Amino acid sequence: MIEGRGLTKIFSPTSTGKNRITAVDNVNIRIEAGETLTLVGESGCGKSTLSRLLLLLIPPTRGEIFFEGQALKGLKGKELHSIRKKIQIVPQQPESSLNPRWKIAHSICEPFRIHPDLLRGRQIEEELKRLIGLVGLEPEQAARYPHQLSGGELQRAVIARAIALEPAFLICDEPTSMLDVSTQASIIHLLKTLQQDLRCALLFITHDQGLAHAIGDRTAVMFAGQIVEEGQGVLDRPYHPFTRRITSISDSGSLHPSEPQGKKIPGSCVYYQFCPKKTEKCLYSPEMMEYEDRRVRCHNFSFA
Ligand SMILES: Nc1ncnc2c1ncn2[C@@H]1O[C@H](COP(=O)(O)OP(=O)(O)OP(=O)(O)O)[C@@H](O)[C@H]1O
Repeated sequence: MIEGRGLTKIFSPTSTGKNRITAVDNVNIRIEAGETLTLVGESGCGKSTLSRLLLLLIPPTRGEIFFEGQALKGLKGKELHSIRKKIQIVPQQPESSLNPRWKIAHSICEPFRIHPDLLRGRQIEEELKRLIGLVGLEPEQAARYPHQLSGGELQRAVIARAIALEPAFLICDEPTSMLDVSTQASIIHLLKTLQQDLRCALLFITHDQGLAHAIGDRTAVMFAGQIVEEGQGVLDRPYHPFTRRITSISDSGSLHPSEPQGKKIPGSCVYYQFCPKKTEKCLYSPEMMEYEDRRVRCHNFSFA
């Protein structure tokens, strides 16, 4: 459905090209229709940059994106516009993605104004009613401004807008982290129901390992721009030392330093400075290794 191969994004904040930041580093990612991939990782590891690449908002420095088997490199104009409408996002902070001067209904209908060839006049009104009902909002709530709704209601409005064009790929970037526990549960339930109806591929970014485990068919763990481990049951049976650290499964009692040890060595494994099990081999960045449904980027992991 959607696939990124060798995706790399390097930011050069200064015009001299100094202090370059490799936010996403040679990532391979694939999500099938109807499947949920959860993406976990510490703040700053590159999750949002990866999602912006997959949303086609920023171009990769290297690598390619394929959508429904089609390479997107070099696509422009109408072709790109028609693929963009099939890829939507539910962001972490709904209020920042809604125009405060627009009524909720106007925001929900925004995709129909961007893609005017799809529906007109009365059809849009009918579709608005349907979308409002689908996400569990009341019609009078849709007639209000964003500041007149709760966080959960705003998130429902943003979800309605995101599904208006029946996306084939939906990215949810920590969509419930600002909500209370019971609202979180109802929004997650809504997203999963809608995903089943639409049969869309879902990339769900979260810091919450319990949630990642509960809703993901597979989980990908990111560290320093790389996916270091991916597969089913990753958080239950972790193999990579970083995944073991975040799931608090110790490596034979060995401690991971919380601060990097020594200087970063160019070309080494991204986890080198933190890894209690590093060996000489780790001075060279490992390839992703595959075993059954698991992919692990580590020279020293064992399936024990
Ligand atoms: N436009 C940009 N210019 C320069 N550096 C950037 C830019 N966007 C992101 N970065 C850097 O890239 C790295 C990855 O950032 P990103 O926002 O993708 O991380 P994240 O995992 O989504 O973090 P969080 O969970 O806190 O949102 C960070 O070091 C960040 O400072």
